[in-house]
Amino acid sequence: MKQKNSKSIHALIACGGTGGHLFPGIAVGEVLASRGHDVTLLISEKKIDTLAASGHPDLRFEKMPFLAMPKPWSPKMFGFLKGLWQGTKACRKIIADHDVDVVLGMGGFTSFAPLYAGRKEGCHTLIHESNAIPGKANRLNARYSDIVLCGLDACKDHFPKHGDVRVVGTPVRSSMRKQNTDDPHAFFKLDKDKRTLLVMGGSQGARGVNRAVGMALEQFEKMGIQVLHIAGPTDYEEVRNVYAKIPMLKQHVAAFCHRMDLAYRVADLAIARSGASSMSELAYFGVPSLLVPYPHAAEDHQTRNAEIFDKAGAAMLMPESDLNADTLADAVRSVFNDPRKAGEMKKAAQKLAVKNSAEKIADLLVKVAAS
Ligand SMILES: CC(=O)N[C@H]1[C@@H](OP(=O)(O)OP(=O)(O)OC[C@H]2O[C@@H](n3ccc(=O)[nH]c3=O)[C@H](O)[C@@H]2O)O[C@H](CO)[C@@H](O)[C@@H]1O
Repeated sequence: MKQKNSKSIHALIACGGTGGHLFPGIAVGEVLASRGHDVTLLISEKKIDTLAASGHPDLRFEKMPFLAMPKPWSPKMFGFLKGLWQGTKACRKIIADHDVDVVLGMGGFTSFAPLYAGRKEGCHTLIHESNAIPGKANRLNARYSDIVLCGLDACKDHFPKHGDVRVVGTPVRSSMRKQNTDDPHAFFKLDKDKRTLLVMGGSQGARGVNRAVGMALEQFEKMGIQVLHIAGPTDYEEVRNVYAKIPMLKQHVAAFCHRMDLAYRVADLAIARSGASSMSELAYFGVPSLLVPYPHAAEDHQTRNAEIFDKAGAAMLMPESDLNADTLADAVRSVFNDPRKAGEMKKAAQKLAVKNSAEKIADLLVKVAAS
């Protein structure tokens, strides 16, 4: 194992493939870089990775092909194994070039090669799992990790054979946590006197949520509320056209939002998927939510995530199969027409926040690198 004498560490954070891995990885990278440590963020060639990286020009990113595990006997398995082998070779070079001491994998098979290469090169290795139950990739990645970090308490029992499992929360980017005087209503050109419903479908948008919200717009207009809708790049045009049919409804539709801090600050209620990073941010900003789990998520982990917020009173859980104009409008009305309920949900959300998760992880990386 590498031993460190100087105070500055070199960390490799593998966080490619999806916003739920990228943004918490970036959050840890921001803290380490601000303290003068050397950080390389390993991302994939997917569009969302490039988009996420473009918001952080001050950080160093390296790209590797995205890897998803095919079915066991699929002919694609050969390409997958070849990708792992090539990825491991490329990671060993990155580790040697930047004299990396510690590798942190944020999840997915894209983290496997960096962790494996890290082990081979004598680095300390850690993974972070943000969901209530780990995916297949992180169950495997855990075998090559000295420490397993979990975002949620519910997750820790899913690594029974691992000797060092710690609950640290899921990091929120410090760029989002920074105090600023920017006016969120002015930023989104929304009305200060109206209450705001935020609609978001994770890092790439959610078709099921976009379409159901589209059907409820007339009822939202009658409630006198306004909507900030982050539709995702694929559905953006379709969603804009639906809003154009309800011209009296005050709205702002975006394909992607680089100022999620302002989106959460303007929101009185959010309709969202229950991806782990979205939820940690909803908690951080104390936004009551209606969570609609992605029905095809591996092992239904989004439902398990949402159940935690639902049980704590921070959110209402609504399966996508129950979504229609009336159920959606009723749920939204139940919060907007009841300030006490809204206040209680807000408080419950804030209670679930782990405010210094990025700092905790950064401290731990520095500590293990020095050990
Ligand atoms: C379909 C699926 O399997 N999704 C998974 C994926 O979700 P996904 O990639 O959608 O990630 P999350 O919902 O966890 O987080 C979305 C992130 O994107 C950011 N954001 C989003 C929209 C935008 O316009 N701008 C922006 O910055 C949010 O602020 C947040 O940081 O990874 C998560 C973490 O493993 C899992 O919990 C989710 O189940």
